[in-house]
Amino acid sequence: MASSASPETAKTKIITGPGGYVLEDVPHLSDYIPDLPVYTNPLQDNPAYSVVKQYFVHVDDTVPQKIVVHKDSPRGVHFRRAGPRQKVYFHPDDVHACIVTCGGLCPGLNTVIREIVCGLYHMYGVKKVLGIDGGYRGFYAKNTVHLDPKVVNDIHKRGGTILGTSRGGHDTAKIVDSIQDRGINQVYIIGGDGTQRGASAIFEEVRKRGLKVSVVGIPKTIDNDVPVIDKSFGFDTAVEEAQRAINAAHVEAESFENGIGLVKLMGRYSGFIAMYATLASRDVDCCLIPESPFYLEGPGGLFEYIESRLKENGHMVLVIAEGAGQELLAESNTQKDASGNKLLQDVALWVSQRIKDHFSKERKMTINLKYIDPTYMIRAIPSNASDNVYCTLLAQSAVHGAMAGYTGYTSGLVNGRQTYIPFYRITEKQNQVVITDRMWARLLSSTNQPSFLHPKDIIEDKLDEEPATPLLDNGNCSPSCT
Ligand SMILES: Nc1ncnc2c1ncn2[C@@H]1O[C@H](COP(=O)(O)OP(=O)(O)O)[C@@H](O)[C@H]1O
Ligand SMILES: O=P(O)(O)OC[C@H]1O[C@](O)(COP(=O)(O)O)[C@@H](O)[C@@H]1O
Ligand SMILES: [Mg+2]
Repeated sequence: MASSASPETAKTKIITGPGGYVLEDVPHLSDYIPDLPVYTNPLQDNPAYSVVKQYFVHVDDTVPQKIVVHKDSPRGVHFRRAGPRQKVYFHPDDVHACIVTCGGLCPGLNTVIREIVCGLYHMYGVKKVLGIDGGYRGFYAKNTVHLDPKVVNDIHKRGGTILGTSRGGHDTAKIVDSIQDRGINQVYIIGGDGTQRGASAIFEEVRKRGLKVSVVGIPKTIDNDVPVIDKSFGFDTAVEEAQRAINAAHVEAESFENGIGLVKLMGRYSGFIAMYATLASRDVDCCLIPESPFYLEGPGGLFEYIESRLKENGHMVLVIAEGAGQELLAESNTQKDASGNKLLQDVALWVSQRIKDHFSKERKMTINLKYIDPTYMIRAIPSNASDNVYCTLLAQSAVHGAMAGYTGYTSGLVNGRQTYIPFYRITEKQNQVVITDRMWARLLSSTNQPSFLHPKDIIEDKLDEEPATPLLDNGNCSPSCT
């Protein structure tokens, strides 16, 4: 299995072409293992696929990262298009794959597991697939489970992950020892930014040891904070499920004098769920997210706005992403979870208390505030129909890439096309709502809430910073753009 290892770490693979074309390519097993045998893709003889004209992806197919361009714009960054290749670098009988899920839960995890297993089995005839129990530490501290299409047949109807998950426990050397000892040669790692960092470390170690092992990431984040990709699986499901909590908050608020319904939604550093749930609902009067600092008292503050809404409308609905306004809370919390993520304080509970105190003590007004926290209920449901299809495409793309010998990549949707993205692009930053983009402006105009910003701040922001996310205007819009 091992061959001579190249000493240096994997460098970025940049290929340039005319007109400012740049391909940020992904590593391939043949980059560091010479003379690998190549096989004909078994899909060629598969009755389901062989009728599809041009089923195989052309070796030169790439997908642009930026699709809004001007006449003279350079062609810009591209990613390798995902999909089946005519030639594969693994004989199906030799494949020993494993799947691991890490980090927090997200709707769709079981669908991704199911489709990796079924993709390997039905498309390539791969029979040996292991499930790693309980996240990264499962590689060296827990049991494994055998996976085949029968075992995973109806798991997509269940929330959570049948493999279990965990935070912390990433020990690169022990994980790669376990991969080597078990003779695993395809590793499918489903998880968020932390997980993809771990996957990148595993890939580097595998490469250093010269192992013929494809290391593949599938991005999972309910917060939609993984960059580059259009959106993450489970995000649509989460936004949809959040409507139920917002509806409940609205019903409660409407039914009482000066009723305030307050809903907390997930979003540690990125407020996408809160923003999209607000935009979808039309019942929300104010949405608070981590990217947009707010304040409670004085002109332009939250209390003033709440009072005006209650006077005007008799009730109001507030949505708060859990990472919003953390800087306002009295004791700063320095505690971290096992993965090193900052533990958050319950901002929604704190805001609820402050609202109650303000109106009863200072304004002598009777209000009826109902605080709803549906966060884990949202995260634990199975994925909806469109996320199920999305998970299937992601999983199949991951499988095709590994079979074709690619490694060190995350499978992801870019401008509506499945691509292979090098790990460093996924881990270098987090996707956040850009509050100077048009999507946030749409939200402000639909809720009519204060921006909590002075016009001076906004202008300076606009001059200083390019929007962190692309501005797409053609209906091909992602949750991260306007
Ligand atoms: N920088 C890192 N290097 C290696 N492993 C990491 C790193 N950050 C996180 N991990 C591992 O990835 C797994 C999941 O990370 P976590 O941050 O909890 O969730 P998520 O992947 O959803 O962001 C954990 O097992 C953690 O130990
Ligand atoms: O309570 P846990 O399991 O640590 O998870 C809670 C956190 O995980 C998150 O869902 C983020 O996880 P992902 O973006 O990786 O899915 C946060 O919104 C939330 O704070
Ligand atoms: Mg994370």
